[in-house]
Amino acid sequence: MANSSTVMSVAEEFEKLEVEVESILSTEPKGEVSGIETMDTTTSDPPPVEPILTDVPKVEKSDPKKSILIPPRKDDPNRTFKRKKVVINNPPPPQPPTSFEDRQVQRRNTLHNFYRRRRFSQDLRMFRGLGETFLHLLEQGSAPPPSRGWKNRGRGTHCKSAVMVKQIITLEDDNKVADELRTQILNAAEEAISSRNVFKIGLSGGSLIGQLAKIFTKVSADWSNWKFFFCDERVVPFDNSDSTFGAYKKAFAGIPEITDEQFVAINPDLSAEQAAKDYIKKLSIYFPPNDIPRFDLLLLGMGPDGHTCSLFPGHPLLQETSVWVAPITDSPKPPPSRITLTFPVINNTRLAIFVATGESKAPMIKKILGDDEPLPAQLVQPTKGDVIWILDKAAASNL
Ligand SMILES: O=C(O)[C@H](O)[C@@H](O)[C@H](O)[C@H](O)COP(=O)(O)O
Repeated sequence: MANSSTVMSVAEEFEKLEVEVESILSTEPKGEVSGIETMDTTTSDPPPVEPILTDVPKVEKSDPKKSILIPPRKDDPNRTFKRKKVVINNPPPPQPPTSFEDRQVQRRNTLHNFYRRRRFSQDLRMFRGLGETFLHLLEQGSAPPPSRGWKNRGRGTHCKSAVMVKQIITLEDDNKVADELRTQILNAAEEAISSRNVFKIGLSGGSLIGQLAKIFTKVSADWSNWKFFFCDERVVPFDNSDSTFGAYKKAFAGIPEITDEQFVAINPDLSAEQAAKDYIKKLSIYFPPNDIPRFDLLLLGMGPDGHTCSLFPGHPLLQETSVWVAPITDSPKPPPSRITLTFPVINNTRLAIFVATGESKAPMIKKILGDDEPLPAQLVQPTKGDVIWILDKAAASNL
């Protein structure tokens, strides 16, 4: 363990080093040495040592007195110093970059230098902190309370950035959309199962059902850790063609490993109000009841009017925040009686993926992704998660 005088000298060293670096960083050499004319001025007695080259202050061309001392060469019998006149031709002021590429290069260099300097001075501060800590350890026998800097260096809890990432992926056709959707789903599943042993995924109805059937029948996965919920559901019997669960049961018939028990379905014999309350109870089995359910993935569709789940433009349900699941009995999209997740739950998901394909979606995609119109699908902005839009070229044609 170093003694206090050594550590003191270390801290002083850091002080000096930091001052020096700051001075260098703040005074970039104005001119660049662009031409050295040498003149042999051999003298016997060594003249006062001049500053080294990079410190040479700006010298006007007409002032030949300024020069630098060149130490004697080893093979020089007289071992004499030579003096070199250094002419700094101040380069012409840099011309503003003309082309876009030049501007880009200049911007990149400026940024590079900025970060290089900042990183260097940050590291210096950190080393200085180390010196002070050693001092503290020696004098007090204990480390100083963690300063803000220390805390930010990994001692504190690094919360994930609260900034939602929105990604728009446009693909050639339905097959490419299916490939991308499969990749995204399997990535989310792998992360969820490896971290939490279960993958909680919310399903929507509509064209998504056929897309998932196409994907899942070609995927070999350990489905036992997958739990399927519904982002919304029609309150009709499961054998009714409008039932989303009924449609998934048919679509997944070819995947025997996916069993009915893996689905958390509604009770279709209840009214919409009762079915919504009942679904909340069912969610409480899989999510802690005192917190908003946090899905690993919500697979969402977008209707031609910009609705998603069973949340329709201008409907009071858009403002519903007191329940996880709400009933709707006047759905503009038939059938009228449904239940739906509400925005507090939707926007608490780790990841939301929209799949929108076909020309009919293009005008609405433009409004939502191009113009940010506050339509239901645009309001899906996970507070601690991301949203990905997977589109085919037709749906993205107005962007
Ligand atoms: O009706 C449902 O059950 C939905 O969940 C609904 O929100 C659907 O996802 C959109 O209407 C898009 O449906 P399409 O993809 O079929 O256009």
